[in-house]
Amino acid sequence: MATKVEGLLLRQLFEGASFTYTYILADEATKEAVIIDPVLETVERDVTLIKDLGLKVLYGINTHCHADHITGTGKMKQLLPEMKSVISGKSGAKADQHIQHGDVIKFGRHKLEVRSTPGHTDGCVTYVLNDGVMCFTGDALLIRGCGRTDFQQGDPSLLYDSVHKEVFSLPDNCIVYPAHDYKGLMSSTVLEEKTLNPRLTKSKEEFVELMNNLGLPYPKQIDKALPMNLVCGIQD
Ligand SMILES: N[C@@H](CCC(=O)N[C@@H](CSS)C(=O)NCC(=O)O)C(=O)O
Ligand SMILES: [Fe+2]
Repeated sequence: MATKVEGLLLRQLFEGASFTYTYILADEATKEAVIIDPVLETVERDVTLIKDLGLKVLYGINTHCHADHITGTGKMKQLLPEMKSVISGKSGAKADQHIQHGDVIKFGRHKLEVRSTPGHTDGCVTYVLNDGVMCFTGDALLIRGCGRTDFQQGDPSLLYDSVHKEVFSLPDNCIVYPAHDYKGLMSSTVLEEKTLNPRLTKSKEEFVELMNNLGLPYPKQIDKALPMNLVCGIQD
């Protein structure tokens, strides 16, 4: 979706093994930047791009403690020493900075508001840019889907409430950028998901029943990724 926000540089990057989207957001004037959900395997690619564009990354931000891949924030801190890693306090994971609902992360003239959206995991948050222009929903809301709720304190009833209260209350034209898409769909809007999401347009009772019976295979990397992500992707 090619929506241009004045003074904002936005790059959506893809990691093919885990189907993860990483986002770089920067103030075009000051070059202050953040990176959301970098993946260990693509850190060098992302750092090269950051350097090519002359960006100063202030924060390496995770939407949650990922189960399917190792976060790139730990390795990225070694390559970009001025960058601070960020994750919610409720995630239980180590980081330089723990954020919670209502916090605001600033870079140049832009800001990301933190909204707590638990249910896929306890510590999931959604980051909302500039009062609702776009949102980065992690695995809470996926395009025409949502994060699974069968591990990591998953709770379908809580996820349903989180998405309805904290994401569907955003403007209809707010662009939704998820942490993953398994079909190559890159973005959506709040209106599309409010009206077309096959899971979240159901009643809460139907949603809970559906989520409790998805029967998905466990992520291949989960046993390695979770302990690593609890220490920001780096072994102490
Ligand atoms: N096959 C993948 C894992 C796929 C998966 O479980 N994705 C998660 C998000 S990553 S925690 C999910 O919530 N999926 C929801 C869905 O409906 O698919 C692997 O082995 O890594
Ligand atoms: Fe996840």
